[in-house]
Amino acid sequence: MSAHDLATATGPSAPQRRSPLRKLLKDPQAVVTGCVLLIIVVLGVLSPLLVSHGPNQASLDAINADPGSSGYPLGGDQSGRDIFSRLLHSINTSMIAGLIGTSVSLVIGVTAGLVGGYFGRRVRTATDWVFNLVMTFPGLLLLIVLLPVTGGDYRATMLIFGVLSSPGIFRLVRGLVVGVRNELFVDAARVSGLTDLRILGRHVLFVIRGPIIIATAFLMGSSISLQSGLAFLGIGSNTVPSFGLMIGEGFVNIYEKPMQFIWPSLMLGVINASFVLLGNSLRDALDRGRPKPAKITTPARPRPVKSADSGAGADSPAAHLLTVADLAIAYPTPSGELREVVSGVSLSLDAGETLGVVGESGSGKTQTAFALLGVLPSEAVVTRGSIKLDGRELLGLSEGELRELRGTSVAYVPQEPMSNLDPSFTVGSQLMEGLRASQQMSRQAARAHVLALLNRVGIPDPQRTFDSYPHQISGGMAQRVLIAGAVASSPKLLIADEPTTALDVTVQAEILDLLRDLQKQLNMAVLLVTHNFGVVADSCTRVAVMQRGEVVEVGEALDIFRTPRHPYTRMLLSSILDENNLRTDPPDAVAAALGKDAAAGTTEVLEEKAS
Ligand SMILES: Nc1ncnc2c1ncn2[C@@H]1O[C@H](COP(=O)(O)OP(=O)(O)OP(=O)(O)O)[C@@H](O)[C@H]1O
Repeated sequence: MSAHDLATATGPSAPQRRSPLRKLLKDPQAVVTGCVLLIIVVLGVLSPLLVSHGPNQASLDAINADPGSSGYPLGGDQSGRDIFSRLLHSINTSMIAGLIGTSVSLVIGVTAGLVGGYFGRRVRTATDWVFNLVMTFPGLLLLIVLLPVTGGDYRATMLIFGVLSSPGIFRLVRGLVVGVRNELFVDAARVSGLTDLRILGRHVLFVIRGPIIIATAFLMGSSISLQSGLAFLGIGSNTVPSFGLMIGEGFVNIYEKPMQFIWPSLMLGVINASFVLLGNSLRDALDRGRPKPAKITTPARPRPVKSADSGAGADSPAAHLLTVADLAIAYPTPSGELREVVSGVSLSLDAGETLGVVGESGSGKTQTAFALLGVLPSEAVVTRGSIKLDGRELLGLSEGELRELRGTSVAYVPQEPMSNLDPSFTVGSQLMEGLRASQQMSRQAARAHVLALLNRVGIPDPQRTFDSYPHQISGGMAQRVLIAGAVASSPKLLIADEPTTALDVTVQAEILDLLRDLQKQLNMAVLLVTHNFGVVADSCTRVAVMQRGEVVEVGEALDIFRTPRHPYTRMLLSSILDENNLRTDPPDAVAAALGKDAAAGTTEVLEEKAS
């Protein structure tokens, strides 16, 4: 496969794409707001056919006429003009204003943003300088000062507004482009000889389209509001029907005929809200439509079973809480080929059991864990296999379904507690946020629950920790906080990725104790990713040993420590039990935790546990 093929790959190995249009059509918010906008636009377009009076046609009989008067469905205004006719014609004015303002802003901002973000420092500095200059112009004042130039024509005014609002779009696009310009797929497109124009137009713009679309919706709303605002202030022609003009006139007459004010305000509000809500739905649909790691339907080649206990494959999948069968994960390389980083992993895990996944750095432990959590990076491709939790296939679930699962059934404890807490918010607010996202709960109930959880994970002064910012607590405390967050919804499966590596030795033992207690109490299955056999000896009932993306041996922890069958397992164990290595490898943490002399060795610890 060439580099260009990679950049445009849609072949069997490429991640599955979900149609954004189908997602959009399934989203009630998108359907409702889309229909509302469509109806409004159609009403505007068909206005000459739907009304019996021109928008400026005045009649003495119709002055302040009540709604329902003959020929005046919404009544007449104080000048005797048909409110319904003016309302429908105002739709056209608003839409034209919105389209002009938005398209001018988009054309300038997106083009300059792509160029400024993609090309070198000089181009970026020049474009930044120009747009910073434009941003210093006092927008509204300029629009008023330029009134003699525009002649009061709202279209010319919106053109200027488009120019003035383009720096916002420029900054958005420039930032997004800077973020993706060094991605592998852009490099691949470059290497394959595509022109910069094509790379920018086809690859870069495609990737960053989501935020631009939501910005477009906001821009439409602001353009329409600005035009209405200027008309309300009486800036511009008073012969062009517009919501702003109608609101201004209705305002004067508000005590006598309040509906003259309410109709245009309502219409303007509905249009603006519809644009913003539709933009949000579009963004969500495009986001969910991004390629996702998913089960590939190409026939799987049979994989050798690595050990008698690789279990999952042999047993009925429904028998286990978690069954991973023949899982393979690959990443595209710059040359366009897929490189497997996890190759046919099969594992099983039951409730109340702890499975240790051990192996050297880069052996695929974290990738396997991420696949279970459904958080593999978008460029990852699950080339074959299956992950079943409680009999439910996880591969191929939508982002929404996975999010729901992560909030309730599967939880995660990361390696670096500090970097997983947001420094800008208190510990309590972060835990409450997570809890309320997964469970319907009042703020008060969530607060009480979080305080109880902090107490449960052994935090001495829960209220103080609740009110603390992450930098005000220790690493061990932060890990307890994250564990509290992870077990908040009593998950069935807890995935802990090197949960003690970043902590000092005494705290490591406490955290492992805590995990063990919680596991017993909640009857959770725990998948403990580690490179440390000492941690395995302390906590795990079974072990899976990984090497270069494959599970080379699976079995009861005690069996593996006593009679390791695979040479790699033997090598790992001998390196731990070699006294020379004890200083660099922390199995002594385990011994310390159990009050043992480190040199007593891991097998002794295990044997004590087994007895
Ligand atoms: N986004 C990515 N793109 C390409 N390759 C990746 C990506 N993420 C991980 N890999 C590769 O996947 C392989 C397995 O990584 P993984 O993080 O699962 O290893 P690990 O066993 O957890 O190691 P460690 O103990 O160091 O965390 C590594 O070779 C890594 O380079």
